[in-house]
Amino acid sequence: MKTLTGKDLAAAIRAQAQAEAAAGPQPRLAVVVATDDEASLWYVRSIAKAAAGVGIACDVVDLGRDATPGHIGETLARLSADANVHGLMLQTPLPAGASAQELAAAIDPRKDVDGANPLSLGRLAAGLPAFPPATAAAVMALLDHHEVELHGRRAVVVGRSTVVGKPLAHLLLDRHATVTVCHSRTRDLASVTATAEVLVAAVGRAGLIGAGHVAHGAVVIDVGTNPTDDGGLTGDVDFEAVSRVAGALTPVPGGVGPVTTALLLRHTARAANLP
Ligand SMILES: NC(=O)C1=CN([C@@H]2O[C@H](COP(=O)(O)OP(=O)(O)OC[C@H]3O[C@@H](n4cnc5c(N)ncnc54)[C@H](OP(=O)(O)O)[C@@H]3O)[C@@H](O)[C@H]2O)C=CC1
Ligand SMILES: Nc1nc(=O)c2c([nH]1)NC[C@@H]1CN(c3ccc(C(=O)N[C@@H](CCC(=O)O)C(=O)O)cc3)C=[N+]21
Repeated sequence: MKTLTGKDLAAAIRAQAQAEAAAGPQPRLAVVVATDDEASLWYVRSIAKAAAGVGIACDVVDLGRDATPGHIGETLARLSADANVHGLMLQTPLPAGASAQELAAAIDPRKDVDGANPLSLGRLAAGLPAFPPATAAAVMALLDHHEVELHGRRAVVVGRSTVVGKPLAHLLLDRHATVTVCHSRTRDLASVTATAEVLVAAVGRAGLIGAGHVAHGAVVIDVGTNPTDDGGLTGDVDFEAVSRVAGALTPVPGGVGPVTTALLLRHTARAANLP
């Protein structure tokens, strides 16, 4: 079994982001936050730190956990219109009653470095240029980095969120994989996932994918980031059990996560260099 780590790839992508950032005006990323969710705030801090390391300015605009949809929408509209801001991201989760999908429509698609505006997803589905969500792009980057063949192969994605599952299905289809998307109403999940040559888990349930869900030799990408009791992080895949069946498997931490952050920065550098 091969462990598909993301750390080296993330470092290479950060180096590209740094080179692209140096080629034009200094890129600026604005991250709008309206939560006190610890995992989410950890991600924001790691984005800010990584941005500083590659010469990208990062503004964290924290509106507080009680921000109204109106205030969040106005903030996104203001930052979309601000010529000094090249990348704009709305962090989830949001306060009850606020819809990420509706609010993200206020993000200028040219600045939509996490592919959250419904227009970006539509353009992705139509095969037009758009920034994909960084997480979906990270899965593709990991598969390419480790030279996993997709053409004509059976891919199964578990999870149908707008952030991961749906955009990823389009990206895999573009690469000529035969794609099946599973979700919470899928009957007999294991019988579907066991048909996968490439299996992606993006659910948010620790250990959901066990050895019985995986075909011998399959390539398994674990997107899940679930907090453990001891303050650590674990994926959706039972690493121990699945590593005895799979041909290749990403670790959590150290797999998709670091690549996601790096790609968000590369998207921001590209947004700053758009003509
Ligand atoms: N490493 C990274 O860079 C990132 C990691 N993540 C992590 O990825 C995971 C998924 O995130 P996200 O897509 O935002 O999560 P969501 O909660 O938005 O979506 C979860 C999906 O999983 C499906 N699901 C839930 N339970 C089951 C089940 N028992 N069997 C099959 N499918 C199920 C849901 O189905 P239904 O639609 O029917 O409800 C839904 O489509 C989380 O752990 C998150 O923290 C997310 C973003 C970035
Ligand atoms: N609009 C939006 N887009 C997102 O992409 C998004 C979001 N909201 N909300 C929260 C989730 C979560 N997420 C992570 C990204 C990287 C790591 C990551 O790099 N984790 C490290 C380890 C972290 C640790 O050890 O604690 C790793 O996997 O190696 C984790 C989680 C992005 N998310």
